[in-house]
Amino acid sequence: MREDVEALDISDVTANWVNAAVLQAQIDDRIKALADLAHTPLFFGRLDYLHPVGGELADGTQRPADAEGTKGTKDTEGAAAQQPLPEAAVQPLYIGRRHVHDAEGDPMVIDWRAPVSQPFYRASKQDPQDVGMRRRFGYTGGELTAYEDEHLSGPTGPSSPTGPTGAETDPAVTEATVSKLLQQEIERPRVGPMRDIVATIQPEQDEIVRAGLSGSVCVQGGPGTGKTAVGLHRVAYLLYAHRERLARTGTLVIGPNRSFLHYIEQVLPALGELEVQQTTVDDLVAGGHEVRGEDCAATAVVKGDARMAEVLRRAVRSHVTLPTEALMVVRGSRRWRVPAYELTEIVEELLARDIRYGAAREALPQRIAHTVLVRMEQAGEAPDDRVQDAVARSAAVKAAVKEIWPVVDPAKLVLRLLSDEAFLAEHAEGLLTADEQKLLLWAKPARSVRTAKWSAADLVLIDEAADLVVRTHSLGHVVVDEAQDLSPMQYRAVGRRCTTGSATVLGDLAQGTTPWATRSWAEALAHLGKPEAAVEELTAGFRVPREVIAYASRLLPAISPGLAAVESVRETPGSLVVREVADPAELTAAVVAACRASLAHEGSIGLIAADARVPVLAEALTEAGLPYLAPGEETTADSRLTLVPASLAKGLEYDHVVLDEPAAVVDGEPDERTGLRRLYVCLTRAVSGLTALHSAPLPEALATTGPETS
Ligand SMILES: Nc1ncnc2c1ncn2[C@@H]1O[C@H](COP(=O)(O)OP(=O)(O)OP(=O)(O)O)[C@@H](O)[C@H]1O
Repeated sequence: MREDVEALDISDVTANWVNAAVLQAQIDDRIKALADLAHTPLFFGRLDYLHPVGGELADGTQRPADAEGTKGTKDTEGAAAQQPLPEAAVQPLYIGRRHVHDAEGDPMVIDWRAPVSQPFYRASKQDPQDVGMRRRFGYTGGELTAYEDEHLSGPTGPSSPTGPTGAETDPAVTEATVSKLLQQEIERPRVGPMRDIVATIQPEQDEIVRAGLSGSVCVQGGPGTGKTAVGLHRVAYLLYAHRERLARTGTLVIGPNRSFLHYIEQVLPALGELEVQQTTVDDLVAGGHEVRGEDCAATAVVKGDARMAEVLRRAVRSHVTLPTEALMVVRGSRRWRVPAYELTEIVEELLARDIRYGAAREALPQRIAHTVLVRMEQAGEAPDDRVQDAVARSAAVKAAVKEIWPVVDPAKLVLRLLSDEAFLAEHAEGLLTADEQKLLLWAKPARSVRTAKWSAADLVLIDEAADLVVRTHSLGHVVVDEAQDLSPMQYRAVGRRCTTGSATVLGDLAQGTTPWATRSWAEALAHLGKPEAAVEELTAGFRVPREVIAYASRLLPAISPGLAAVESVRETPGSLVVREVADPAELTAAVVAACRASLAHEGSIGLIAADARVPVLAEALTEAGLPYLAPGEETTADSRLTLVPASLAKGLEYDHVVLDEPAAVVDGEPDERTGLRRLYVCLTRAVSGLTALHSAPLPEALATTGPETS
């Protein structure tokens, strides 16, 4: 395929050099997209259908036009059943990251996102979806080293196509236990950024990945259930199924901070999707302002409260002044008078309509001009559109509009609300208490928008105000990860970016660590403007071994009562060590020793500690000659240890985690529940092993020794 593209001669088909350059650029992109990746095999699965599949579905180039609502399996089944071809024509289908065809153009590998690939992820013995056998291939560094077969249905019993390293899995066993290849894939040592999971997406994950574009989805899932992975694969799927629409409207992935984005940023490019924007909520609303100030928790809570939207709405609309004087327009020798009551009618009609402040302001001159025109016609004149335009642009009308409906600068408006006690009181009346208003007011009012010390929450307010003036542009699809930490006003800001599109909201209520953390998804979705979104739950845990997640889950009753514990799919005996260091003076040395011991294993090591402990540990690691990275810096084979402040651990993972002094992690937060939630996050970052070291007493739920501790 690459050679074909490289051999293209465009000299005869391009009319001019611009066309030639554009075409050549497209060809270069295509060649790049077809490059060999040493460690990325062309296929990872095989499906043996019982009946031939329709050609247009099977070639993997056909997009599922009706992908809306493909949460069932009917489409694929139907397609397969509709196209009965002779038995002899049944060919195994190979499933891979991209479509590959041979010299004749016949498909060799089917894109994992094609409808015909869906049974690779969903078919089971109970619901074989016309598949006789499913084969999963295992690779080590790009070399095919294993395969696993499942016989799902069909006339033949289990055959034994064993290769030198092939593993014929007993189908009965496969149904009940986790595939060995899945286990190996998860435990494959981590270096570098997050990887894709195309080869091993699980059925309940696939349902979310392939849910239709028109509906919004919210996923509640405990640590390591694959929310981030699912969200990213969903974007890749949607881009495949609705490429043209989304190319026009755009897609966006929102993550909690830049180090997290850096960790996930390679997943979509690895799936061939290079055009997806990735950002944080803070950057999304920055609008050219810089965050240079910080709010205390109480102030940030008020600023993030949805009632602020109404305060801002009132404040913006308060700029409209009902006219008290008549308007006089002079045209040639004649003067036309529009009385105040008629102007008032126009203004009230615009206020009553559901349009943005700015749009109404633009409409006002034409409305006034129209009234003048009617007057002219009544007087026997025959004015045309040009006259109306001229009146609308006349100095008198301009002056009136400036008076009645002045320009509102969103940042100046927020600046005034936060500085001018009377102005705030006027618009917060009945919405915010006097104490809440006091919390909003700056101790030292800013002089100008440029010099103001804006906080992150302030910029969200400015973004809301800006949307009241001019409608925010909506994208086709937005994925928001770690959503549980968003304030209502932040949900609104995200919702504005997908008013005409849809959203995928990913989060875990138990991991909410902001003072305004989400209490219920229904509430959050209402703020987002997608109250109809379906809430799905993921409960199977892939990252954290059973012992470790069971230990961490002891915190659940205190941090998120009613939430079910994650069921880990992996048993890793000995994965949890909780050790007391009796002498606090020796804790740091013990932690450094534990890091050194962990480095004896393959893969990434994360030393997670309360933010306040980070400087001491950094110094100790340096003294011990152990180089370390900061979160967001890429691990390599030579540099595998990352020192992670607890506040940045969310969403990240390491093969081995050393957790320093859990009590300090809890104490680092303003209240105990948030502290325990932060600790829950830190306890659930390990893929293969967690070593927790403490001198201070452990939180009560973790203190009693259970079967998990040693
Ligand atoms: N089906 C799967 N096959 C292989 N690996 C998987 C699968 N699902 C999830 N994983 C792996 O499990 C780990 C956790 O996934 P992910 O980070 O998406 O979870 P999460 O739910 O976002 O966790 P958190 O709540 O901690 O942010 C990742 O290494 C991911 O690649």
